[in-house]
Amino acid sequence: MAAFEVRGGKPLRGEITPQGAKNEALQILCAVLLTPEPVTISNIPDIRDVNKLIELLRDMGVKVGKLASDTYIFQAEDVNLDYMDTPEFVAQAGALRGSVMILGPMLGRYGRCQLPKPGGDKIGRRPMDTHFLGLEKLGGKLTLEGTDFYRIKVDGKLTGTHMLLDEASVTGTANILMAAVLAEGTTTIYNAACEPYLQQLCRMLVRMGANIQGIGSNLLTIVGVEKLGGTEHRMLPDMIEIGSFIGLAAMTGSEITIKDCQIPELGLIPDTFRKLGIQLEFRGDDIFIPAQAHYEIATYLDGSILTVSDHTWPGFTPDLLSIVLVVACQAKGTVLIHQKMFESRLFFVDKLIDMGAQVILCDPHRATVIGLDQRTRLRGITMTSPDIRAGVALLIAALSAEGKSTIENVEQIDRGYQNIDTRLQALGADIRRL
Ligand SMILES: CC(=O)N[C@H]1[C@@H](OP(=O)(O)OP(=O)(O)OC[C@H]2O[C@@H](n3ccc(=O)[nH]c3=O)[C@H](O)[C@@H]2O)O[C@H](CO)[C@@H](O)[C@@H]1O
Ligand SMILES: C=C(OP(=O)(O)O)C(=O)O
Repeated sequence: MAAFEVRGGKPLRGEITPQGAKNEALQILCAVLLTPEPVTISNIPDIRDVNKLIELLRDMGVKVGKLASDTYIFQAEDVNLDYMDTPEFVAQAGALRGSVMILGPMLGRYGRCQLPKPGGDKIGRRPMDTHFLGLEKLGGKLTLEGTDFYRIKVDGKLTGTHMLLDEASVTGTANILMAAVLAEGTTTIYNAACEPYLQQLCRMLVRMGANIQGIGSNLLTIVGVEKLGGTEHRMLPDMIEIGSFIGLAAMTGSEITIKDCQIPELGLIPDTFRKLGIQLEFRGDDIFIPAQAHYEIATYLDGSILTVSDHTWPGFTPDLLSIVLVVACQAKGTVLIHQKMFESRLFFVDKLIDMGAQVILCDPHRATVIGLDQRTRLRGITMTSPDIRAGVALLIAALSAEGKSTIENVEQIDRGYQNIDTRLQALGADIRRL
């Protein structure tokens, strides 16, 4: 297991460009299974989860060509359905969350798919029910092997219908959408997730010949088509990386410019960091964060303590709450962090407490942070990264702390952050991969 050794307390300075978005990439890559024609995708991040998904597609028979460091061409002309019966497939698909999104395209185009319980962060229950309820409504017949292996197939073609999702699941909506584009007739998906990555997927599918109305809303109307064609697609910058860099700048008192952010796509992210007292300036499409010795958490108008909580899009993304929490540790003031979606994502605060942060874990979903206002610095310690975002939160804490920290299990961070150690070194960080 790899580790980072970090000597903290050095202010950083410079420019950093966000990678292409991990969670968009996982959807878009699965969509190449919908057509026998070539699909070119650019701004693909070079990260573990994405590379594993590309490998899985290749092993399923998709032709994969690398055109540039971040650009690939895919052609799913000859997909080997029997590969899904191999132990290699089970191991690969079970190693990441994104593999779940082969279900919709495979069911839509080939009439069957099977999958082990997908991997991804261990951050609480991650039910798959919404995916299967939707696919079953389109005519898919699900068989379960135990609770960890799913098979779904359809006799003949999928048939469009109206459905009201029980949850606005992100990967669930992507799956049902990718099945519905090739179904017979009209599908309406109400309570659909609508985050920018899903909008990107919809736009890509439209370019491939799909008929989708309501893009960006929670009501998608899809009129199925016979077949889809090839296209070109460019990934958005990763908004979770952008948020992580804003947090990094604030916590380490650094002046950082984040380049090419596609600011209109960031939703509530900039304003949520502003509520912590962090100054952000939009310079064209860049975000400039000045060095700030102190930042003060806002209260509500009546003076009561602020809550920052997650919500489905266009609410604040759950993937940035761990970053908000760590940044609050050095703010002036108090904030309640309420992680509504996942019940095991806040346990990493134990490590922050060991470093000297003032945090009370109220219950698995809520933590109160009483900021230190830079009166005392956090202390470097040895810790393990439990999940991707907690890992980066701990890395930010370590870069702000006094002394040496060691962060183990950085494979978790590598799942979603491209060459994070070398990119931070370029900003002046003292970080070494062991
Ligand atoms: C590969 C990928 O894209 N992963 C993202 C995707 O995961 P993923 O698609 O797996 O997450 P879902 O949107 O399905 O659900 C996330 C969690 O929130 C709960 N839930 C969801 C919707 C809702 O209206 N109410 C509710 O309580 C679910 O039960 C689940 O526990 O979306 C999550 C929520 O933005 C992100 O954290 C993950 O990074
Ligand atoms: C939870 C996340 O990823 P995954 O769904 O791949 O586990 C994340 O990106 O924060």
